[in-house]
Amino acid sequence: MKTLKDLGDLKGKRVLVRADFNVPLDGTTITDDGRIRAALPTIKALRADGAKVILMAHLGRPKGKVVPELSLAPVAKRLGELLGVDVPLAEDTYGEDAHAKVAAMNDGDVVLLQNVRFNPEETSKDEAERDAYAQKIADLGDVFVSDGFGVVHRAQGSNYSIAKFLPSAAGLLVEKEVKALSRATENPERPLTVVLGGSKVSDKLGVIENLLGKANRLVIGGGMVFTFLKAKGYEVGTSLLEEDQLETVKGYIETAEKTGVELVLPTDIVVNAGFPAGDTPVAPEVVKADAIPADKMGLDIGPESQKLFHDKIVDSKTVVWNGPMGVFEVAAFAEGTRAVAQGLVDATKAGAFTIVGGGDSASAVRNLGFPEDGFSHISTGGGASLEFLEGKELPGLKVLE
Ligand SMILES: Nc1ncnc2c1ncn2[C@@H]1O[C@H](COP(=O)(O)OP(=O)(O)OP(=O)(O)O)[C@@H](O)[C@H]1O
Ligand SMILES: O=C(O)[C@H](O)COP(=O)(O)O
Repeated sequence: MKTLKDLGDLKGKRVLVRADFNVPLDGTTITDDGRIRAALPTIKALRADGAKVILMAHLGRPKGKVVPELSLAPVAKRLGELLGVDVPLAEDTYGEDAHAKVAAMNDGDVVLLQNVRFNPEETSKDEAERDAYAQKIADLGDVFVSDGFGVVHRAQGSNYSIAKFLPSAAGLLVEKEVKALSRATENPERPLTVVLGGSKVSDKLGVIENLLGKANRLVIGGGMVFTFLKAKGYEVGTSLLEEDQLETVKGYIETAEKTGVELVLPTDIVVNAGFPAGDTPVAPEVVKADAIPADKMGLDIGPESQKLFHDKIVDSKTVVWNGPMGVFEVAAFAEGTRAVAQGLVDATKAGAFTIVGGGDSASAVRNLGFPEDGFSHISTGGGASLEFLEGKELPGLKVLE
């Protein structure tokens, strides 16, 4: 994979950088700026080389329309605060204003182009249409740097097609992510423990399939665990359940037994009358995992399981974690996620290599007050880190070879 040093002297060059600034917003307030901070090393390195840094990014899924709530204005403001310089936001991606702002740049300046997904061609499935659009963006720059790890699993205009029209290389974040995630997929130090949670089995199936052949231990929590408990014949009440995945999951349980992969499921569950939204009362109670009342919903792993999961994680040399253990957004159901995060921190202290993957998991770690350096690596990729762990070829990386 080509990297920044392969691009030669960048002084005075117009460098188009694709970043992933797809940050969670509450109105115009950024609730987690982790992805913006993760892009700083590349931006600072390019500025130090005297390059003109022209940033491209998406925010949400505006489906090719200009959606004011998804303007990158809050990102430009936050980026300016973090860099200590003004970061002008172009009104468009490749139009008059983009050209005017780029033309006005001096060496070391930074400009952010407006949300690439305001353009329908960005996500077009028609390669010719996407290429014509990518060429228009490429006209703004001399070289392309791909640093949005969170979108490398997408073959879209600003992170994939553009590499056909300019000398291209990976930025420092993409380099760091590939190096860290490869440590978990290529000859990892063992025991390798994979912890999966979050809200949908189907999102994580590829990972389970691929890692079952690699992991020594698979620890399952979150909303997806109830499909596993049901597959074992337990009742799960009104908990999240993907009936159509039951047979697949039964297959995984058998494969794990046959291949000697330790499958760790919770033995107790925190239940509630319903999902904690609106006027649903939050009245948590702990029940055995094989005795969930028919009218209750499981929303976190229980205290016995928190200790079990923590101890299994600490007894590992490599740990990959994707997906919260419970509805961590509500304090009453955050303890499972906290216990797993603590397990990774303790494993890191004991010398293990630990990775937190997934947008929600990374936000949970930060929102629950864990220091980022308590983990070996916090990935900025959600789906992208999952697909990397699945062993899939990622289009945004392939174009950099
Ligand atoms: N038992 C549960 N019941 C319902 N929802 C749950 C449960 N446990 C966790 N969740 C929800 O799962 C969501 C996160 O699931 P998701 O799979 O998106 O996580 P993630 O893998 O970290 O995200 P991504 O990989 O997409 O960045 C959280 O919003 C959380 O509230
Ligand atoms: O949030 C993410 O996972 C990345 O920014 C990719 O976003 P997308 O799923 O809308 O392509």
